[in-house]
Amino acid sequence: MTVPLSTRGKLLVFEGIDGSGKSTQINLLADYLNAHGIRTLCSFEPTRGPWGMKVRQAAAGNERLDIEEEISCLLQDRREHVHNVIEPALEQGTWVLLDRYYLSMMAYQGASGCNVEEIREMNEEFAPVPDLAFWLDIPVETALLRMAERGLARDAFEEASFLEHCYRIYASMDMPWLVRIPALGDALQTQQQIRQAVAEEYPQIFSRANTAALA
Ligand SMILES: Nc1ncnc2c1ncn2[C@@H]1O[C@H](COP(=O)(O)OP(=O)(O)OP(=O)(O)O)[C@@H](O)[C@H]1O
Ligand SMILES: Cc1cn([C@H]2C[C@H](O)[C@@H](COP(=O)(O)O)O2)c(=O)[nH]c1=O
Repeated sequence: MTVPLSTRGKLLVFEGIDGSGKSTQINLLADYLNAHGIRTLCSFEPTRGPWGMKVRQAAAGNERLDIEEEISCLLQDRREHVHNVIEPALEQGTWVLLDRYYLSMMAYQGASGCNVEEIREMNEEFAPVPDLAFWLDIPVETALLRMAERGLARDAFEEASFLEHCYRIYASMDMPWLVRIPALGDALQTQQQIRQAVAEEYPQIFSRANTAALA
């Protein structure tokens, strides 16, 4: 059943290098949307399904899959994620908030030698284009510090020169639905910028009156 676009949910995507604050910001925005009566579903990629775990486990062992297999697994993971999770939620009017999506593939597999535009085209053949995407922009050295403070071991994707290349690819992306969010400030300052971008995109939902009532 096709749902009239007016009741379809929105797809909001959080992107950036490891340690940029995506998980933190998704949870803060989900709270804000829920407070405005919007049903949300938070998810992430690679998922913890078989294809996503194959990529994650290789990276965790500091031995990434070879690039062809990595791409194949990531695409299959995303196809299943879109079909089983993302599209059904959007059709029910739920807003889907993603911690990574195909812009990560453009950045990370692009930094691994693949053609960035070809990666975008491959994904947009089956994956819905985001309604809004936020690039959390922080320098690699800050990201590495935050990851160190988090106390987790770094995986094969989290090497400084590789992340610098990923950063440059993110910085080169130019889509009308992609918003650069300077994310060096504290978490709430970053979240304010994100909430402002959402309110500007959907003024009918986040009018000043509605939001004031929540202050
Ligand atoms: N604005 C901020 N200022 C300082 N530290 C932050 C900020 N946002 C998040 N952090 C901290 O930085 C670390 C990484 O945050 P988070 O897990 O949200 O990033 P991420 O982009 O999801 O990381 P990854 O991609 O590696 O999963 C966490 O320890 C978190 O508490
Ligand atoms: C979706 C996606 C992710 N990656 C990489 C980027 C990250 O280093 C890891 C996921 O780690 P996280 O801490 O859970 O964010 O996977 C990728 O290379 N390609 C992709 O499409």
